[in-house]
Amino acid sequence: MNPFLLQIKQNLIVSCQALEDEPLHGSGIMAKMALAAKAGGAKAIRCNTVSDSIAIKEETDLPIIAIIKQDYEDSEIYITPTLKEVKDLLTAEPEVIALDATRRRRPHGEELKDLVQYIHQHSSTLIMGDISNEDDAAYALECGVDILSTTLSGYTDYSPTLTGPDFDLVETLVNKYNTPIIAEGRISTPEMAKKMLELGAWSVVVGGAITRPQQITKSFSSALTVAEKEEI
Ligand SMILES: CC(=O)N[C@H](C=O)[C@@H](O)[C@H](O)[C@H](O)COP(=O)(O)O
Repeated sequence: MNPFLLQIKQNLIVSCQALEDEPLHGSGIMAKMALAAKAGGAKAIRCNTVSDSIAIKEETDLPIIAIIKQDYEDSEIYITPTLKEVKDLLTAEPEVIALDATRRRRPHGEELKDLVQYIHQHSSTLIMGDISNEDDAAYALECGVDILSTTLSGYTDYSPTLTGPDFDLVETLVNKYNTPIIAEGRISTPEMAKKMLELGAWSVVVGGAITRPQQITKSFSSALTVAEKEEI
């Protein structure tokens, strides 16, 4: 079996991302965040940008799933949208590149299958297709991705809006395909992560619930505000 897939099997992947408008933005900070995740038992790190990828690899020696979030005017797709981001990411030699694998139109009319082909021809990097529903998954596999992740469930206008993770999608995909299915998106408790593995997920990606302190703080402050209002 591929060594990366073996390493993450039934284990935790932590997403360490802080965009420019987030308080913890910066490759040095993300590298330390990833080191903390490693100390806590993470077996791989999902990260954004070439500089964060390089810093995290150096600091942790963990395998990485790299993306570049980039907006384009002519497309809704922002996770590794075009060949430009793919080529940039390959310079960091990530174990995996994740990209939006929905059927939506890519910038400049680029095609998912061409990006997949380019990565497979030029590297041994695996490809994680970020999908939002069952139909996206079928398309991503047709285009040749190696791994599926439920990253985009709730973030396309045709997938369900849920407050928690999309357990149903993980269960459906696990029962339908032999491809490793990664559970990702709004997994905010250890119990939810464990349930994903019980449903057959290959591994679980947790992001904000571990690495976005502003999001964690808000869950506490909101709970206190509600309690205060109930008392008055
Ligand atoms: C939808 C989207 O853009 N997701 C991004 C994908 O890389 C990240 O912002 C998420 O943090 C990551 O998917 C993990 O999810 P959560 O932070 O909910 O555990």
